[in-house]
Amino acid sequence: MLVKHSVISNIGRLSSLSPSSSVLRRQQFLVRTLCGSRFNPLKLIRAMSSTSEADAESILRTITPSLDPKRHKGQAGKIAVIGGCREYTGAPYFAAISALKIGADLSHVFCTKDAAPVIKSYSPELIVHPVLEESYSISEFSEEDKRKVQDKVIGEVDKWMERFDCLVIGPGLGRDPFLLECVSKIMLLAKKSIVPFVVDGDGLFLVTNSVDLVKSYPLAVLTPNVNEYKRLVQKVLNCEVDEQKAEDQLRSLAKQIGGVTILRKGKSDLISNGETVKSVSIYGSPRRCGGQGDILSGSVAVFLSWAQQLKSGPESPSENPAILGCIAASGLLRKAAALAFAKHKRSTLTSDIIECLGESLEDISPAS
Ligand SMILES: NC(=O)C1=CN([C@@H]2O[C@H](COP(=O)(O)OP(=O)(O)OC[C@H]3O[C@@H](n4cnc5c(N)ncnc54)[C@H](OP(=O)(O)O)[C@@H]3O)[C@@H](O)[C@H]2O)[C@@H](O)CC1
Ligand SMILES: Nc1ncnc2c1ncn2[C@@H]1O[C@H](COP(=O)(O)OP(=O)(O)OP(=O)(O)O)[C@@H](O)[C@H]1O
Ligand SMILES: [Mg+2]
Repeated sequence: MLVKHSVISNIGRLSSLSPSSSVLRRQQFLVRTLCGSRFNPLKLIRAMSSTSEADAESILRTITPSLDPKRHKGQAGKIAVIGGCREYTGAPYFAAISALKIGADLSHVFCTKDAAPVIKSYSPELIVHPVLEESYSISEFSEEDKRKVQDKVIGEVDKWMERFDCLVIGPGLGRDPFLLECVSKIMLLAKKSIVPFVVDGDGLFLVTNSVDLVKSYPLAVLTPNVNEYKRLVQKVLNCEVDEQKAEDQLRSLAKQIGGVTILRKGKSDLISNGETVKSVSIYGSPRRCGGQGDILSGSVAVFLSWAQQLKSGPESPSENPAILGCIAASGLLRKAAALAFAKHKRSTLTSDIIECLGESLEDISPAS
């Protein structure tokens, strides 16, 4: 309750600064997420009710916006991925390009200077900011100069923050301590601007070691894989993963982190915000090539933004947009993986699944 008060008073403080329309939209959304809403469209209730298996296709149809010629560039979503370092350039690319392939208008990547030209070379569609620094590039710097570098990094991201509908923090980020310290400050900035964020990959390593970074922020979504989930459970619940009580344990974990939304990836994806638990078990693919989690994190960002837009409109769904975003993303990824596998069998790669995202969404929610 205390936290809700502090978030709401933070909203009040931000309102007095004449915020932009996107910030206002997020404020309305946050208030509704915390306080509930009045309007419940029947179809969404049906899709969410009774059994714990969610009707992902129905949710996808409900939250995917129509292609209205009156809408301008940006209205279908502006996503930013914070990730990409010397070792990993594929992961941030997969997350960012998936967001575009689903239908977002703009996709940014904030990565290290070394990773930027590589990621740019994968695709001219992405807006790539070479702003993050790792320890090795500043090893000779004094403490004061290191602080200046950190301030510069934060400033570069802050310039853009209010424009983003959602961040994806962590794909291919690496675990460099200096870089992770900057990223924790970026999370604080996002919370101040009430921008939702999805935490994945090495972002989860950071959050597991500093749970307060996301605790009680209702716009945080965590997307752990098997290992990442195990580490979170051990740290937060102080016990081991118990498959016999998978749903209860996930609910407890989300509750313990103050009602953040957690998408636990696996044979079935399990989703909870500490209250409800939903599963998505649509048949996907038997291929377990790396990068599928990155598609998922980019997709959650887009669908969460769309569910959030719906939330601030007249047909506001009763369900939390973060939960809807997770269900939609999981369902679409699984459909796309099944389609890609039908075409490519053993040689199915993450890029093949990305190529099937559009066709899979079209099957469920035709563009016209
Ligand atoms: N192309 C790129 O740039 C990509 C970059 N990526 C980026 O890499 C970073 C680290 O992320 P991560 O996922 O590799 O680290 P983590 O979760 O610690 O797994 C490491 C090891 O755990 C094991 N393991 C995995 N699943 C298991 C299971 N079900 N059950 C049991 N064991 C299991 C398995 O170990 P092994 O079998 O080799 O012993 C696996 O190799 C992060 O930034 C991420 O975004 C990726 O997104 C991929 C594409
Ligand atoms: N055993 C499984 N059977 C079927 N689908 C699975 C299985 N494990 C994961 N998936 C699907 O693959 C998606 C990605 O999950 P995965 O566990 O591979 O993430 P990840 O390890 O973070 O991937 P990445 O390699 O991108 O880091 C999940 O959303 C889920 O739908
Ligand atoms: Mg991953």
